Order: sequence, then structure tokens, then C-alpha cells
Amino acid sequence: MLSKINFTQTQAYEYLIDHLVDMADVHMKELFEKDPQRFNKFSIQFNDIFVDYSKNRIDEKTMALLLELAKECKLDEAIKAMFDGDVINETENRAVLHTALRNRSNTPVLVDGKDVMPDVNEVLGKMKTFSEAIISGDWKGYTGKAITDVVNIGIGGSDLGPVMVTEALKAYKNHLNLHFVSNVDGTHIVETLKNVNPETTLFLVASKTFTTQETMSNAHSARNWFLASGAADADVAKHFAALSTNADGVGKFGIDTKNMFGFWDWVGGRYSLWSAIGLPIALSVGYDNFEELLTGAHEMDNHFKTAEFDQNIPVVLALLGIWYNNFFESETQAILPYDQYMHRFAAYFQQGDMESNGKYVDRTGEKVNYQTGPVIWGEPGTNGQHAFYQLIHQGTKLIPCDFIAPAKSHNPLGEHHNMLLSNFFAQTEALMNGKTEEEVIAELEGKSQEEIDTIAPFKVFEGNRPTNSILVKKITPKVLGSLLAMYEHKIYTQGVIWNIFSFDQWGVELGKQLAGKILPELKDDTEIDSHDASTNGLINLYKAWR
Ligand SMILES: O=P(O)(O)OC[C@H]1O[C@H](O)[C@@H](O)[C@@H](O)[C@@H]1O
Repeated sequence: MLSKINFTQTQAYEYLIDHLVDMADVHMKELFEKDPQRFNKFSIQFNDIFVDYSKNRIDEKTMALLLELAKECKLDEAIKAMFDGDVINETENRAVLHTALRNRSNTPVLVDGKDVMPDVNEVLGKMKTFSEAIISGDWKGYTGKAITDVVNIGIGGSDLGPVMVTEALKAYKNHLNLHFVSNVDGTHIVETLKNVNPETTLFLVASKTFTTQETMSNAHSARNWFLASGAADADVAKHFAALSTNADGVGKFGIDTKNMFGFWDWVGGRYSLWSAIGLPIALSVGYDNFEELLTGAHEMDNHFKTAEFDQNIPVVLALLGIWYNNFFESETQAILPYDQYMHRFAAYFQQGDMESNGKYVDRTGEKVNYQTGPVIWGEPGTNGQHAFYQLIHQGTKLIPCDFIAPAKSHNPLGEHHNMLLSNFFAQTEALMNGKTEEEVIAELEGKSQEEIDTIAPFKVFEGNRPTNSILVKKITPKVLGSLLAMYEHKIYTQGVIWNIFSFDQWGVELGKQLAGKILPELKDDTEIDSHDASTNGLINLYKAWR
């Protein structure tokens, strides 16, 4: 059981509140001027990942107090409890062991007294054999042709992770074409099926529960399309596989359980890309690269488990997030990868973070009296710069940003990468320094005083906007695995301090239930009056218009 400490009642919190008064008007520029060691002090390297957090509104006292806060909230016990397989997902009565899925050291991990590693390794072995057969062309479709296209049908955690990773690792891709269908909007599956041939397509039905409406509907439509092409029921086995924890559901759907890749209830949907849900990744970039991804994550797991908190990247990032979220009242957190391949990275962590920490009830069942998870958003640089950075630089909201960039590009083309990285460096520098009125006036030399007075206020940047710069050597499978685990553990750390359960997701259930209730009401044109006036009105208009 996790302890149930309200962090706003700790000693460290009280000190931090006082300390905030001292820090509120301090400009980071001054902190850099005062301390030549600041960059060395506030940066951590772990393998090929370098995290510079010196451009934050912190000093040594801030970090000491935040670290104290982590201690008072018993973060050490919480980390141990997760890795030990304790039932830390209390509202679902489950252990949380995505770390076991990438436990490359194979040390036993016990759930209810049973080591889960043999099962984990068995599924990995099956994924290896299967992906190699598909990639080599040994696996044949029902007319004897090799597979050319893979369609993953899944949503949420059964979609976002594989989409994000296959995009991020596109440089490692083989000849297979990957497609992802998630939305229940018929357009998604219809448009996808236009581009594939039933004789050479493999469908992966990815769903932890195997009950999710969107996924089941898309899977049935895919199977109907497949059978309509002239294939027989018996041919389904050559073209459909399931990634799920629900063997009964898979059997009922008509997928041979030989083609089922299992995982377990101690794997949360948004933490499942390391499990059988990662099969599209293994198919896209080969099993060895998938294993590298696991290795990178495992290395970060060990770092999180063993590094002192002041040298622990996930812990430090989590504490900085808490500093802004709970003391500076920032509402959001931007994730800005300067790498086109990582264009779905922020979208992935929208689920990872917001589904984990978007909770207003604490671990005692009481409503919290403080802020929990931030809104996560972001787009790749430099596109974001030409879209929303205006607000980050000169808006009224404080937006802490993570900037992520690789030193080596997979596509070194002329000066492109230097240009990209010059933007990466320039943005964090500008966000910190801003531009003073004097600098603006100096730039306007030659203009009349009246012109200067009129335009100068608009050209001033306050600066003092916090950023983390995460510079990695190259986006390899291993580095990506470490980065993903880094954010996962940051999320958990914050959940521990906020005293919330990060691994359940009751908030997504209500919508599911209500949609289930309305669906039958849409079958015919009878006027509806069972809801509020707005919902009735909209449903009835829909019926009139459709
Ligand atoms: O894999 P499944 O069971 O289809 O669930 C898909 C998604 O459903 C819900 O939105 C949540 O429970 C998510 O966490 C989950 O990822």
C-alpha cells in the first residue's frame, strides 16, 4: 500500500511556499550571472541523454526543498513498491509492472508469489518468431503471397504507443507498410482499406480488454471486408492476430488463440507498448530493434530505481513540474521535440500523463485541495515556432517547456540539422533572456523618438520562461526506450507526490457507458425525450438531418 500523505501538509511544502516569495521576481538571467557553475550544477547525463535543467526558476535552495518534499512524501518507498510488484493500483487491485516487460536482466519479478518473467519471455519469443516470419515472407497469406501491409486496429494505449514509436523509428523501418486504425468514424477504416490488398494484409486486433467499442467495430468491419474479397473463414487465421489479455474475447471473435499474443492485467493500457501491444513495432523495425527499445527502457528503470534523487532524471523533472504546477500555478506543460520523426511524441504523452494524473480525488478518496496533472501538449519544432510560440514568449501564461533534440540526424542533409538545432538553442536562450527595453531601443536606432515610443513595448520580451533542454546523441531504439521510460517515471513520481492513483482511469468510463446507452436510441427515427433538453434537441436534429 502506498502511503497517503497530503504534500501540502509537509514541512518542505511550507518552506517552499516561503521560498516562492523569494523566487517569484528573480530573473534567471541574474542566476546565471551570479553562478558560473549553474550549468554544471543543474544538468544530468545518463548514457546518451543529457538533461540541462539550468534554465529553470530555481536555485540550490529550491532543489533542496523539492528533494526534501519527495522524501517527506516517501517517494523511495513508492518506487520500491512499484518495482516489487506491490498492488499500487489499489482501485483496480492490481500490481503495476510495465517494468517487468523490459526487465532484460531477467531477475525474478513476483506477482502473487509467482515469477512473471518466464511468461514475459515466452510472449517475447513468440513475437520474435512471428515478426521474423512475416518480415522474411515465410508467412504466407491465403493465396500464397507474402504479407506486405500490417493494419493495427486499436485505440488509446493500444494505438498511440505503437504509432508514436513506429514513426519515431522510421529510419529503421523495413519493407512492411504499417497502418493504424483507431477512430470508430468509418472514414478511418474505409480510407485505410482502400490502400491494402486482402491477400497480402495482416490485421492486428490490439485491445487489452477486447471489448472496446471502437476497436471491436473496426475489427468486425475489417473481417467482413476480408471475407468479402473471396477469402474463407478458415483463411482468417492467416490474416488476423490478436494482442490482448482476454483469451475468451479473442476466441469469440474468431481469431485462433495460436495467433494471440497475450499480456497481463498488471500492464496498464498507456504503459503497454512494451508488451504484445508492441508487435507492430517489432514488425516495422524488426524484433532486434524492439529489444533495443526494451533495453533502453530497462536502463532508465535501473537509473530511476537506484540513482540518488538529486541525480535522478525522472525525479528531478517531476519536481520541476511540481514547482511550476503547484507553486507558480502554471496549467500546462509543452513537449517540443526538434525531430520530425517524433511528431507523435507529445500526443502519446497526452494519454500517458493526462490519463495517469488527471485526477481530483486523492488516495484517501477525498477531493484534493491543490492542482494535479497538467495539460500536456506540443508539436515538433520548428513547426511549433511558427504556430504557438508567440504565446509561450509573450503570452500571459507561464508554460514550462521540454525541448528535445538529437545531436545526430538520421537524414544529414546539407545545413538542415544545424539550422534545426540553431533554433533549438536559440529558443530556450530567448525564452530565458527575453529582450529588454534597452535592447529594443538600441535595435531601433535611427527611428524617431515617437516611433520608438510607439513600437518598443510590443518588442520587449520579459523572458524568465522556464525550459528543460534534453539533448540526446541520436534517436536510436535504445535512446527512445530510455526517453519513454524517463517520462513514465516522471509521471509516477508526480502522482506519488500529489497522493493520487496514477494507474487507474475511471474518468474514461463514463463516456463509454453513456455512448452505450444512446446508441440504441439512434437506431430509428422516433423522437427522443429521455435526456436533458440540449441532448434531446441535438439527437432529434441528427435524426432529422441524417
Ligand atoms: O486496449 P483496450 O482495452 O481496447 O483499451 C483502450 C483504451 O481504453 C480506454 O480509453 C482506457 O482504458 C485506455 O487506458 C485504454 O488504452
